[in-house]
Amino acid sequence: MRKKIVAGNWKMNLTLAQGEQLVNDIVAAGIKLAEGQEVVVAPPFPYLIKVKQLIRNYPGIYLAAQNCASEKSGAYTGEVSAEMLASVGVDYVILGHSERREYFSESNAQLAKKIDLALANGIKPIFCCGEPLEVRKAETQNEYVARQLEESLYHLDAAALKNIVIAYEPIWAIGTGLTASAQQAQDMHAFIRARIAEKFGREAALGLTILYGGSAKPSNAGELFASADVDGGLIGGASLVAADFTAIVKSL
Ligand SMILES: O=C[C@H](O)COP(=O)(O)O
Repeated sequence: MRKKIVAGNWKMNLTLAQGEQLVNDIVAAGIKLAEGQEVVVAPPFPYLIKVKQLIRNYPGIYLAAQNCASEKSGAYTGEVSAEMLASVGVDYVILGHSERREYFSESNAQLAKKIDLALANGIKPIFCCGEPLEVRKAETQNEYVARQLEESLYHLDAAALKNIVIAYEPIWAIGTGLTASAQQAQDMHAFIRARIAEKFGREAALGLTILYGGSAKPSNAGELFASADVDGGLIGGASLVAADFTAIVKSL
């Protein structure tokens, strides 16, 4: 049975005090997670250690970073390595978010290096993929996403793939209020799973958790998560409000 996950990506939001309050409110909600269900919170780097302490007594709640360096260590001012993240207890790392690709020019090849470093340090990548609006309008989204998968993940073997989570985030739906329909999400998730099956085998594909991200909220999460190949969500804006985030978790 593959894992079902709701992950909250705080992006560059909240002070430490606000972040602590958010985590405390999430744990106070006392959500009962079924077997195989996980909650992940991805605060900014400076809050990771604190958030790790706050969630340590809550099995089922995991810690993610929002990025890591593509180099192992050394003279890279301002960068944070996968090894550093592992040393403070980070479980997951979001890699290839469209905002990193767009504003920080992250390439598929660079992301392949980040994935290798995360895996080598025992951190599970949440690998983001997804097409911009013009690609969706041209109906070439499958080719676009296939290329992202090929160039960042296809160098792995099936054993390594077990530690990867994929998040499909159509760029036109991120922070815009425009959500992909449940059918659009399901179609792309099924396509991704089929590509993974072709490359890594059926068992690897069936075990792969594929999240949807893009204006997911309490009012649409249930419908999105009900689709056969949608295994949860990567949540941005709604993850900053404890009541919304916990309502989305309950939709798993
Ligand atoms: O990482 C999260 C996604 O970018 C979705 O963000 P959003 O829920 O604010 O649209």
